[in-house]
Amino acid sequence: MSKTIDVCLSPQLIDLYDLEGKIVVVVDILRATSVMTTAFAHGAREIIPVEKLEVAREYLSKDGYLCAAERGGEQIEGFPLDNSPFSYMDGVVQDRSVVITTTNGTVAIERSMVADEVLIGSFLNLSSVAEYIQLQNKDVIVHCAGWKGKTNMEDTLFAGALVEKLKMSHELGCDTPHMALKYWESVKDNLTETVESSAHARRLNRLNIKEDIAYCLRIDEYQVVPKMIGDRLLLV
Ligand SMILES: O=C(O)[C@H](CS(=O)(=O)O)OP(=O)(O)O
Repeated sequence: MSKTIDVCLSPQLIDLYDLEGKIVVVVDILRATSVMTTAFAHGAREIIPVEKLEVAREYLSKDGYLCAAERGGEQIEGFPLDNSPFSYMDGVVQDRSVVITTTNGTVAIERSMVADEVLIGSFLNLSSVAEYIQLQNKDVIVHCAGWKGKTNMEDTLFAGALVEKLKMSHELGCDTPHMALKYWESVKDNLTETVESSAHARRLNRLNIKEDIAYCLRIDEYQVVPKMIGDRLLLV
């Protein structure tokens, strides 16, 4: 077993990791990567994640793009889509090119781009991401989007869940995968209760989106693996 899995707990720490030649799995459970997984599962053709709001705004006047923008959990005026997974269902994104900018998730994606492969992970596609990784002969880094540079509970728990799935094929790189795994093992039977007490969930609850949180914690709802190809996410 010569492959490794490591966990970066925040985009502020990602420069400490050597991403070259590796697979980076970006995770932002609440809610960006859960939204992206959902959009693909509901027929989106491609997703263009952008870090800067001004860049996303440029797409508003271009033909053929459906644009989503969120800051601090709230939809930005002038953008047709918000950052709720329920907004990406019922044919809304079928065959569409979707442009997304969010507070944390799209920052983590942008900062992962020197990796060999950048995948989108969420509880909704946990096993599919693990199975895809098993087929590659590469080291893995889970890049937790956190919240405005700080570590968070739910992304760390996803990292632990992915480590659990890969621990027989990948050596644990340093202390963070061990910590994430132990944390996941200790609360996985009470995932919803645990994440509902998180700071991120409490912030989002003020926006009245309790259903979003429960939905984002469903495991293996979809069999999709979004991957960055150039400047956009496509399904592998
Ligand atoms: O909309 C979300 O779920 C969050 C909002 S925030 O983190 O509370 O500002 O953004 P995301 O980029 O999906 O973490």
